Amino acid sequence: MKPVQADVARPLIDSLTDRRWWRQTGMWRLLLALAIFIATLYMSYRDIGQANVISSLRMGHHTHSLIKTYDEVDRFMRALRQYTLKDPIRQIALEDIALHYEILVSRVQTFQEGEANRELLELDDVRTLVERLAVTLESIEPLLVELGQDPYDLRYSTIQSLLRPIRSRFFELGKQFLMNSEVRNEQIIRHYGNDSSYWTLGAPAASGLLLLLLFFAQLRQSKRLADSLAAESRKLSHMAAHDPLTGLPNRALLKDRLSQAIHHAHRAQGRFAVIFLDLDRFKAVNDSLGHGAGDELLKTVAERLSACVREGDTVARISGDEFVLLIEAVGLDDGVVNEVAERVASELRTPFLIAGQELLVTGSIGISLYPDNGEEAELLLMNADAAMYSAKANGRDSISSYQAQMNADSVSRIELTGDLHHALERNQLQLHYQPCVALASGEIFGVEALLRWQHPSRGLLSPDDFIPLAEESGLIVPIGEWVIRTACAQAAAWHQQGLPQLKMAVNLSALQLQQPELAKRVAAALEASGHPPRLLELELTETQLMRDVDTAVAATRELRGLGVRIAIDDFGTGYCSLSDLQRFPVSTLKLDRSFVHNALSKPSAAAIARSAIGLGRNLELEVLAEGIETPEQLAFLRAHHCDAGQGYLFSRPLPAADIASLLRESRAA
Ligand SMILES: Nc1nc2c(ncn2[C@@H]2O[C@H](COP(=O)(O)O[C@H]3[C@@H](O)[C@H](n4cnc5c(=O)[nH]c(N)nc54)O[C@@H]3COP(=O)(O)O)[C@@H](O)[C@H]2O)c(=O)[nH]1
Repeated sequence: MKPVQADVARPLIDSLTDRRWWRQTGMWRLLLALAIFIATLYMSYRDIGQANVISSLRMGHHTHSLIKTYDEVDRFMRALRQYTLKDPIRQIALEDIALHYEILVSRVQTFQEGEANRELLELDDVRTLVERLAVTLESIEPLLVELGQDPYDLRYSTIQSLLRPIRSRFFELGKQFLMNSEVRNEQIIRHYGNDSSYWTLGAPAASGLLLLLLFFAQLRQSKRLADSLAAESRKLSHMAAHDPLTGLPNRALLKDRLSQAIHHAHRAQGRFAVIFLDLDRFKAVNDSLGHGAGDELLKTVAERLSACVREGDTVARISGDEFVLLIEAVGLDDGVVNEVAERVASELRTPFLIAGQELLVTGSIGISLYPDNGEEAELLLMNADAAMYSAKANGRDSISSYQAQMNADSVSRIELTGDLHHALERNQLQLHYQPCVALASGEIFGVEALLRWQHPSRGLLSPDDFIPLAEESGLIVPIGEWVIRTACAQAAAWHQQGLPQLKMAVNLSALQLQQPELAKRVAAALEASGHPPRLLELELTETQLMRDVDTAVAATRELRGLGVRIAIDDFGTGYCSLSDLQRFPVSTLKLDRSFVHNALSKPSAAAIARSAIGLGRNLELEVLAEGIETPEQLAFLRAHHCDAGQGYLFSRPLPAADIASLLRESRAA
């Protein structure tokens, strides 16, 4: 199974590859500093290289000057020797000697005066030697004039002996310079580097330091970024796996936990339970009190459910008002599971205080068990859901454990919806009518039209079996129109049969109220039948009216404009406030049968019944009590001056022909 967090990594990876990351992390600064550092290193390297070249050039020049001078002296001495040779080919003239002498003298002068040798002449040895050469040359000039060709000429040997040590010394110094060039090089580099050393060494050092600082700053920033990314990732993982409203695990995480539970139970050959809870009539809370109150209720339910389970169990919210509890316990038996489910149901029954109002909330609960009712997460959830549906069908506020039959019920629901599409055209729908009685006189003054479906194979179906399917599929709109037309036509037909004109009450669904054509269709039904509008009453529950108050106000006013009456059905079970009530053009309040049923046993029900009757009187509305079954209930209602009533005590809903007989009988009596 794919871990829940897997999908969450995507945005994280995206954020890392995002170009904004590049800018945010400041990586560009670090790279810029690194580039500067490398550039300064390179420039320094080049600088030092140039210094080396220049120094070696200077060094070469100094060595060259000394060796060159040695060379000149040597050449002059060799010229002297050639002058004394007997061989006519190799012998040179005295003028040549003079020329060599001049060259040597000018060489010495250049040495002494030239800029290039200024540095060299600062050395004592060199300066002394050059001066000595200059003096020696001056002293030998007169000897050269009278120099004879005899190699044994005293002047000749004097000149040679004067120049020989000087020549040797020049050679030694030249050699010494050459040998010490490395040492000298460094001295010269140091000297040369004086003007550029700050740059040569300082620049790379400064940029290196900057690089180091930026590197540590970068480290800190990267750590901070990594921390915030990790926190963000944790937040995203949590969001992906939890319901934002209640903070409970969501469907994805529940499935993950279910898979783990299956794994553990399989290894340990254990059991666990899936408890599916759907709040009853949650939509009514949302529609009447608004989504804020609905959210508040869901959060409080989540808290109460979490308090019902032990640590290690899971409570998840998987959609709107649906919660799932995953109960894992060693040696889990049916008793323990039922105990938890009962605890959940009783927690819900404790009134909720939401938006300043006390709300009575119940839930329908379905249970499936591993491995008894499935060995896969999806199947266990599906079966717990089917069990929950069965609990709802049993009248809500109940608990059902999964039975194999329940899935067949779901299939049956789907088939029934398919059949409903053909019910109208195949004339399978019919209306039964329940008399409405004036409580003071006992007179039948009207009837309520109640839909029935004569199903070809399932027999006569009551509206509770198919109205929810008709509402879910939208078929309630054409079916509802058929009901209005048929009811009006029936009322007119009874009148034509000589029976008194009756008020005809017809139930409307919320979806019909949203149809812009509703008033037009009602007017057409009235016109076609000839039934007077003042004797047609359209019933809507508080919940239906509160679902979209503005639309409901506009629609009911339009209907009232036709002269039609509007009744609030199941009055007392919704959350319609007095101010809301006054916005609708209401004619009748139909007190819900639960208050009639409990009026004699529960003071609170009796109080609500009395208040509704009082409210109707004050607002000049008719109050009709539903579901009167006993003479005691009738006596209670009469005692409190309730206008009208309906119920099995007077008559069950009957086919049209039976109503005609009943009316005739009551007239005759
Ligand atoms: N949108 C439409 N809704 C319709 C239409 N026809 C009916 N309905 C709604 O279906 C619900 C169930 O109706 P039904 O099974 O016909 O039950 C009605 C009565 O049989 C029942 N009743 C009457 N007297 C008593 C009684 O003394 N005891 C008792 N336990 N039940 C009794 O009450 C139902 C009528 O209730 P109400 O409408 O609130 O007056 C029901 O909600 C219908 O509204 C339709 O055409 N369209």
